[in-house]
Amino acid sequence: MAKIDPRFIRNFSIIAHVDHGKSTLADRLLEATGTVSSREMREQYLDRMDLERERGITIKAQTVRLTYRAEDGNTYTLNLIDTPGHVDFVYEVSRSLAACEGALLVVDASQGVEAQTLANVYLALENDLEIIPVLNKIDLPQADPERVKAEIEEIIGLDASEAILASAKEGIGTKEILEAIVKKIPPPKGEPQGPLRALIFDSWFDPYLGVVVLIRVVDGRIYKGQKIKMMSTGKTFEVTKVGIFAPHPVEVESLSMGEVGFFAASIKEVRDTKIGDTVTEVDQPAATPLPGFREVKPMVFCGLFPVETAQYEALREAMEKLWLNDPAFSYEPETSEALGFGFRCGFLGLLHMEIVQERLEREFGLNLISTAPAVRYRITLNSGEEIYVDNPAKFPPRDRITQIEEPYIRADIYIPKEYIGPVVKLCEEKRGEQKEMRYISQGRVLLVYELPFAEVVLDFYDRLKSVSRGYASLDYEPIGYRPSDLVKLDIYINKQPVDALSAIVHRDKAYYRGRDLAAKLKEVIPRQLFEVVIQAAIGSRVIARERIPPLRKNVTAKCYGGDITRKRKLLEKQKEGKKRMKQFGRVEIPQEAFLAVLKI
Ligand SMILES: Nc1nc2c(ncn2[C@@H]2O[C@H](COP(=O)(O)OP(=O)(O)OP(=O)(O)O)[C@@H](O)[C@H]2O)c(=O)[nH]1
Repeated sequence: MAKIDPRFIRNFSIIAHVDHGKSTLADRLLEATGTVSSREMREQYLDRMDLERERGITIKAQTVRLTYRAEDGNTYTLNLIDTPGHVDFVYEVSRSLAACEGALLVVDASQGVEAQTLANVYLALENDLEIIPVLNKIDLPQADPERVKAEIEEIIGLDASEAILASAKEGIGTKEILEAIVKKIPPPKGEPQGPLRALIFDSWFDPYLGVVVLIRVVDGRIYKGQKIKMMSTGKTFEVTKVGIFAPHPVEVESLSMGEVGFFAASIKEVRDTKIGDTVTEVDQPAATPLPGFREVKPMVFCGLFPVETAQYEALREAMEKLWLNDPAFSYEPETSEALGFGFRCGFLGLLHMEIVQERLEREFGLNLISTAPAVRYRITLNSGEEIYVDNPAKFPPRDRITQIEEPYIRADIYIPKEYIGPVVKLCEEKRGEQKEMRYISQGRVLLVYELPFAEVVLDFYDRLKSVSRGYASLDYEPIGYRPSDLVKLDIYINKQPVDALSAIVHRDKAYYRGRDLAAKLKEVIPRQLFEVVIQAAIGSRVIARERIPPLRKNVTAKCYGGDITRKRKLLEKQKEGKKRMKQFGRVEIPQEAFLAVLKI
């Protein structure tokens, strides 16, 4: 393949809120440039994983090379770099954008600018990208391009007078978009002769190639046989394959300054290819890495336990496999008196947590219980030592603690103005502090809150959606630690602490939460032959108490006669249930009880 003149390369991505039409537009661009024929066109080519397809969201970035003959007579190489579409993956998005010179900002002309759009636009602006506004879905009768243009100018401060009117569904505006990419987005700049510097913006495991790494070559050249080094770890590898996606993988001789593509280098673990890291050459290493690299750290934690103890080993193996291939995921063994042997796991956010759990259950056939999601607290001990604790069961005793701090986030919330009341109330309930309330065109409002992340992790998003009838959009970013009046809430059943139910809560909420937990437990624990006392306590102070009176009668004695198969079925069901009972002290707590309680 002939070497590509960087003047004719354009690297871009598409920024859009969920459902505004990113995938559909990408499909049109692929079609219009003949990258895939209409027949070959799988709907929404870019979403790779099954999970993504099912949930209709993009998790992993994907990239594809398009070849476009422009009106100026030149043939351009356009690299479309897809970005993940969820707030859990902000860092991944920022690195994908760092690989581009421009972005299409796709806004649904019948909806308007949403929180997620805005967050990604800011990331793009931070990366100095040229932004081309595209108003999509103009085929819809309720499309209002003038209002949305005004919104883009007002909220984002971007000139939208030349915004392209498009319908990805009907293929309107596709040509204009391709021309704008060529004319407005600058070609890549870099040192073609310099030592190799390539930015890693995604990687995944391929059973044939080992780890496949997506890169943007910033300086120099990468080729087969070259010895390369990861600048963050110093690990070295030999490149075995270099290629591009068009959209199927095609091997090329090398990738030069400005190009986007992939390489493989017999790398066994995705962990060795950190997103945002710089790849350089062993023989002629670059002096400094590319800016912006950061180690991804888990933000949300929970315990994962096998429902059947026999599955512990299988779970351990599954975790190990996932860990190798998901650098953002962390795990360590944990023993709970209530739930037995399991793992304390860390995730980027709630969606990431759900995805990992789903994969463990689906791909590895495991049946799991998870404890309530929690955040990582910073604790200053009396000795002056600072420790981080993400497991309530591991909290040091109160009298050893000088200060507890919890992570905070800044949340941007977009809502139609009729929902201000309930949303403000929700934010206050969640200990939020209002920073800004701004009216935007057409009766929409931007609310900016600073909130404790622990509250957001619990059920904020679901509640926000429900109080706004699905109209709210949310985006957030971490803003560091702040001191809080937090206490550890313990649950005792017949004087035995139930570690899996311990929680760190704000003092003002401890009472309500303790009361709710105790009441819920009373509901779900079956009556026993003896009295069961449930207590919620802060330290040694009991703040809520419930009692389950003992059983007097043998209820099964009443069962006689009837169809034998039905009876057997019942017995089978009972056996199944028994197996899942967690013996606790002398009290049997069914698994369902844990699940029910963990849900509040
Ligand atoms: N009427 C109309 N519908 C469109 C248009 N473009 C996309 N859609 C529809 O809008 C929905 C969302 O489109 P997608 O392309 O999946 O949106 P997306 O932004 O990729 O969504 P995520 O992958 O979830 O981020 C689909 O049902 C599309 O068929 C358009 O121009 N007009």
